[in-house]
Amino acid sequence: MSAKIIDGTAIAAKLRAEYHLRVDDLKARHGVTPGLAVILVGDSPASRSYVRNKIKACQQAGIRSDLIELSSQTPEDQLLERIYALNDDPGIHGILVQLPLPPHIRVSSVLEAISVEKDVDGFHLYNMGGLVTGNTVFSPCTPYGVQKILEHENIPVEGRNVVVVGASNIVGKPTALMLMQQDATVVICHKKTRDLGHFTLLADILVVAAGVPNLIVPQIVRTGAVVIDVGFNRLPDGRIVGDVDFEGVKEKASYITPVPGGVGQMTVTMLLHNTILSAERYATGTQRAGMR
Ligand SMILES: Nc1nc(=O)c2c([nH]1)NC[C@@H]1CN(c3ccc(C(=O)N[C@@H](CCC(=O)O)C(=O)O)cc3)C=[N+]21
Ligand SMILES: [Mg+2]
Repeated sequence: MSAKIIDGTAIAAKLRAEYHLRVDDLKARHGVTPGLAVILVGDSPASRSYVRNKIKACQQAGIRSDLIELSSQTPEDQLLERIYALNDDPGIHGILVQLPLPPHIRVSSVLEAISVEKDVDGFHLYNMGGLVTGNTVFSPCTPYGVQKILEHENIPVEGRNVVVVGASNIVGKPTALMLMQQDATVVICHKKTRDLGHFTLLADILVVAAGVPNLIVPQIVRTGAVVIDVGFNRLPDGRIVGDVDFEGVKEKASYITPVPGGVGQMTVTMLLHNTILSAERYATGTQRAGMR
């Protein structure tokens, strides 16, 4: 059997065309242009490249984007002041602080400073907590993108075995919670999991976000499984690969996402979605008042 290779770029393009129409509609009916502020602290080449992708995607969708570049020495309180100013800026509907941050800045104080109404990354504690009960203000972009891929391919989730490999706050844990909310049976594996294959072989849907190239080999994938590769690793030769042995696993899976061209494209697309949704709430006065 050879898997269907899921074209994340094509799914993203289809969604982005829909989102562009929503932007045009907002402009025409409410005179509101969605605005995203992206804060980049320091100048790591990887972060710079991700941020460039996001800003380019905004431009293509008709979304205003402001890039705020701060030195890696910026004190935490100065970063917080910038966030408070953006919280109060009516032209900005989404605020994203690119991670990772320099070690002297506490990630938790930064993420919690962002107004929940503008937390388009979905990383604020309120939104993280909302995942537990299924009522976020914004869903985190990568897990949301995984959900959209499954939806687009008509892959059912209810009652199926989902194994998530990787327990990060930004991918593994939220993905597990979102799919559990849809009545999947969910297992989360991580660095300390003994005998990974024991669990992954149970998976109808295997979501991998561990950051380890070739972690998932065909021997530990169930025949016919759906394999979603969230890994994004740059090899010494510059090539970008996921966490899955793509060539091997595609002969055993029923569906597989490539890297690049899979989940990464959807991450950016869901960021556009959340920013537009925020602007729509602003334009129609349906934000949740007084939350921070
Ligand atoms: N606050 C915050 N929010 C994030 O969402 C966030 C972050 N920090 N820090 C870093 C990670 C990584 N990330 C990616 C975004 C786009 C691609 C992407 O566009 N990938 C494309 C293109 C890859 C390429 O450049 O060739 C693809 O996979 O096809 C990948 C990874 C968002 N992140
Ligand atoms: Mg346009």
